[in-house]
Amino acid sequence: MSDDVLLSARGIDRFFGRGADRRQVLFDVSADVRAGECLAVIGGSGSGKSTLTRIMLGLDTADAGTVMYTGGDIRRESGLVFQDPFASLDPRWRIGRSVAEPLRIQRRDLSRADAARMAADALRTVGLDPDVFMDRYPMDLSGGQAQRAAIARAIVNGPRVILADEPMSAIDVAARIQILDAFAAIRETRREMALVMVSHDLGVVRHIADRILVLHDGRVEESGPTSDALGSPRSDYTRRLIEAASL
Ligand SMILES: Nc1ncnc2c1ncn2[C@@H]1O[C@H](COP(=O)(O)OP(=O)(O)OP(=O)(O)O)[C@@H](O)[C@H]1O
Repeated sequence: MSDDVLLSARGIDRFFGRGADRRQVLFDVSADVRAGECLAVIGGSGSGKSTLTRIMLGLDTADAGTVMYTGGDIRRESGLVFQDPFASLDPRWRIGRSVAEPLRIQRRDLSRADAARMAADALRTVGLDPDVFMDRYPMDLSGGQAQRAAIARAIVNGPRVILADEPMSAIDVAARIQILDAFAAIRETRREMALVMVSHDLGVVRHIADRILVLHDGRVEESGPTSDALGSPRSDYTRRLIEAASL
């Protein structure tokens, strides 16, 4: 692996189902994630984006190929952000407790006050005033605020990589800019942290990603710097995705 590569997948195959239903969903897929960069994984529905990124983050296993990570246990050193923010926030808990929860589990050395301070810092980073939001319940938050709280929870422990799987698709359009701003602020304050983002939204991808991996029916169709992949795509499939996005 080259020096700054944090996470590297090589030759990944993945099958689902058994017997006659057995189906291959990833075919010899390779991808690198470097420290501090945002890699966007794009492609049509069912192209294998979630499966690939879950395998890369140690949440699923490949049937062939290897994933190399330069740190320790990636599951302890990564944060996850999903489409539905309310799924990562316990409705019975105040936001401060949900955001601090990963610390309670993984950093037992921390005092309650230190954990609360770190949760407040994480909320501030994503643009939520801790004095206002720490004591609220998820039901008292808008979708955009809840997603930012979920992002705060994902970064509270200082992960080396974050996986955000369609983090904006359940958020109304007006609030999406706040999510983008939150990711931009995180990248500004935590420069070594890598972000892997699965997205349908090429506008978002153009804005945030340094590099792009295009999947089509489980195969890598194109990969490279965002400006190249979206500016002068090599593959017809990528060109069609871009055309469809600009309709
Ligand atoms: N646990 C599973 N069991 C069986 N099939 C699965 C499973 N998970 C995913 N698949 C199948 O694998 C293929 C790839 O799914 P995946 O969720 O990775 O695609 P995706 O590109 O993220 O799609 P979308 O954009 O719709 O979320 C799909 O055909 C899906 O139905």
